[in-house]
Amino acid sequence: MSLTFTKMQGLGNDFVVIDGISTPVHLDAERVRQIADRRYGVGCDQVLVAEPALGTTADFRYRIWNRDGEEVEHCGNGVRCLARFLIDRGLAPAATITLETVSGLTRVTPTDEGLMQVDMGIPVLEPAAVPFQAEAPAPLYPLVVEGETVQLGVVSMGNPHAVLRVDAVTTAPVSRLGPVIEHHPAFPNRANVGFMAIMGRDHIQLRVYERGAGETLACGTGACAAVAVGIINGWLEPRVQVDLTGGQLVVHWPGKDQSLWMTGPAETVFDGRLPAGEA
Ligand SMILES: N[C@H](CCC[C@H](N)C(=O)O)C(=O)O
Repeated sequence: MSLTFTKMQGLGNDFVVIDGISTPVHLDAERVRQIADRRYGVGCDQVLVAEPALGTTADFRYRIWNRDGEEVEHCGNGVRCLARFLIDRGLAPAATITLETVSGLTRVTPTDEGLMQVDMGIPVLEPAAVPFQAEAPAPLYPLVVEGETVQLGVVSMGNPHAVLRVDAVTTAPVSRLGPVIEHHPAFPNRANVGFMAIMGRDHIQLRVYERGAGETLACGTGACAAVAVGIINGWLEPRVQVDLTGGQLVVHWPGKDQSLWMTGPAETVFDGRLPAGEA
């Protein structure tokens, strides 16, 4: 049976979104790679599937696969797009939507400005929970990478993130250090790698080399992770404008034991159909 999908993007981080509620969808790693391929498929950074909730507190289940075919725990730009998808298809009212992922619950609320505000939960700083190999939590961790020692902030937003502070994102060693840190043995499940320049106590610029996708134009969980690291290190105030290559997010973390909030856009690009027997 052919499979309909919606192509969406959040600040240029792009997705193939599939309704697995009306009709069950079964994707394997190879099929995800085919869909995500920018020459032989639709092309995207991640594939997102909405499914009926497994638990009783969520409205829907939200599954995410990176373009390399691996299923992962969370996607910040993706959750905004999935909420937009559910509302536009009449599967959810234009109000707060609770989504369950393998990493927990996420709540998305449309704003009056046409954006999506997301309760991203409490950033996890315990290294073992990221997971990251370290004795105890620290604001920064030294890590030897290609013979040099870099200072990393490490945090989980449900998915693992390493954050490096750089002087300027334009000259950050994204393509050189991104893949090396992504695959570093200290990160048993690999990691997303953010390169953050502090422009002011309420303003950063950020580039992210994503686990399983490479550098993307924007990374929502990466923006949240970078702000969390900046606040923990005393570099940032609780509310921060995050400038990514693809555009801006606003991230607000009012206190260490409170949820971190992210607000940004979610856009539909086109609807499409995959030929029968291909998903
Ligand atoms: N590459 C991420 C998943 C997508 C996250 C990103 N697209 C976002 O907006 O948060 C990971 O492997 O954890």
